[in-house]
Formats: sequence, C-alpha cells, structure tokens
Amino acid sequence: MMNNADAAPSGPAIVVHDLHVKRAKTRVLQGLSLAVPRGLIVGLLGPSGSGKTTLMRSIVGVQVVQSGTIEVLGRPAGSPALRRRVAYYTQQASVYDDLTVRQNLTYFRRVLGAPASDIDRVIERTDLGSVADRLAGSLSGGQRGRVSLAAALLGNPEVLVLDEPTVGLDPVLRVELWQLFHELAADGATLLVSSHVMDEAKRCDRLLLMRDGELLADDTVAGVLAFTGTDDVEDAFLRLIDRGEPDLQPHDASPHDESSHDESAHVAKHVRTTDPDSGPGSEARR
Ligand SMILES: Nc1ncnc2c1ncn2[C@@H]1O[C@H](COP(=O)(O)OP(=O)(O)OP(=O)(O)O)[C@@H](O)[C@H]1O
Repeated sequence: MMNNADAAPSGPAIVVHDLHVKRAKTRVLQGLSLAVPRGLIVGLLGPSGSGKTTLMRSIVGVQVVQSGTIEVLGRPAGSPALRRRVAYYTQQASVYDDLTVRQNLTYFRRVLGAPASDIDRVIERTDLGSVADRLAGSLSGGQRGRVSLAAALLGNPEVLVLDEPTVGLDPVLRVELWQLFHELAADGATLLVSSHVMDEAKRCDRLLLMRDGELLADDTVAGVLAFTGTDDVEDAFLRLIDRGEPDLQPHDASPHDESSHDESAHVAKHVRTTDPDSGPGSEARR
C-alpha cells in the first residue's frame, strides 16, 4: 500500500467508507472506501459495468445503499444542505426539448435559487451563446449535453460529479471542456469525472481506477505510472488488473473509525442533479 494522498487543509470534499451497494440482485460495490481531496479534478476510470455510475449516484445521494457512510463537504450524502453545493451531470442529457437553451437554464436557475446573472455566465462558459435561443430538441447530442453541463454550473456548486461529460464530443470540444474543468478547480471546485477514455486520465490531478466494484488505484497519475512501471495509464490499468490486488490505495482512504453502519437503506431526498431517473422537474432533479 502507498500513501500519496495530499493533505487538504479543510479535509476531503468526499469521504466514502466501506460502501456496499446492490443493484437488483447484483452486488455492485463491496466495501469501497476512498477520499476525494478538495479543489482537485479526480478521474474515475474503469471498464463498463465496473460501478462508476453507481458510486457517483451514491455520492450525490440518489442511490439506495446497503451500508457504509458517504460524507460530502462534511455532511451525509444527499443532505438537503448539500442541494445547492453539489451538482450531478448524468450520462443522458436531461433537458426540456420544447424549451430553448435559455429557457431551460432559466427554469433550473429558479428551482435552484441561483442569481439571474448566472444564466449568461454558464452559457458563456459552455460556449452555448450561438444556440442560446434555439429549442433544446433541435440541438445535437453534444450540444444538449452542454446544456446539462451549463445547468450543473448554475449557482457555482462546490462539488461537481460528472458522469462521462465528454462522451460524443469532438476532440476540440473535449479539450475545451477539460480547460473549463481546470478553471473550475482553480476557482476551488472539486470535480469527480468519470470516463472510459484512458487518455483523459492524464488531465486529472488524481485517479480512481475501478474494476468490478473494487478500487485498483487511488493516486496521482504520476504515482500510478511509477507504481506500475509504465508511461501509459491504459498499460498501468492492465498491470494492476494482472496483479489482481487492490494495492495502490492511500492508507487514509478509510477515514472513519466506525466499523459498522446502520444497515437500513439510505435514499437521498434532495440533490441538485440532472439525473433522468429522478425525472425532469422533480424535486430531486435540481
Ligand atoms: N438499474 C439497474 N438495475 C440493475 N443493475 C444495474 C442497474 N444499473 C446498473 N446495474 C448494474 O450495476 C453494475 C455497475 O453498473 P454501473 O452503471 O455503475 O457501471 P459503470 O462503470 O458506470 O458502467 P458504464 O461505464 O458502462 O456506464 C453493472 O453490473 C450493471 O449491470
């Protein structure tokens, strides 16, 4: 085991301890523990079905969990107090097709209670100015995704949980989005970003590599490469799989002393999210 976690002065933004989650009959996460330091971009990488979305849903508080604890900004995941502080971008863009981009953002701004000036700010940050008055239903998939992202940026959330935000985007837009993520982190936000694309890993400050619901690595990119003796994240990932041991995790990834937790299911009531499972316009949505 290695310990490369940076000491964040005000503690980690996200702390997950001994998380167990089943979906239908499948045990998806079995005793997962990790900590996400504040103000960094942390990449969540792993093959399809490894549990990335399930972990993200748990962190934003929309996933029923069997046991374990999750704290976000020092509060239990899904707490009403986190509603405006944590944003969730889901894989499926969740926008109203019969509203324009600006009308969508106006609606979400009102739900959130964010300032009116936020609309122009997020349109500009996501480069949607040229389509701001078009119906969302007439936009490309990538543009609709950016409307969801713009909605996630309303109110300047402190934690952004972004599930594959660059899927379907051309290389130029991908680079621009990563620049935006770095600007947000420089402003103090914490970003947890999932991806299948290993070359995006290099753009992250730290990596969480998952496989079959287990954490194979929790380290900086340089740390992962050095530990595996490779210069490529994809090769590093394959080597970690070959070794078969989840052995590259910081010692302080399990920050709680409690060894047990209430077995009762935990479901969040309030979270700012564009999760389609929550349904457009529902309380849980934003
Ligand atoms: N709604 C659901 N009901 C039952 N099982 C589910 C459901 N959603 C996901 N699962 C299962 O949970 C496991 C983890 O899925 P999850 O979506 O978290 O993985 P992922 O790493 O995000 O995958 P992807 O990269 O393809 O999005 C998979 O075995 C999947 O089949």
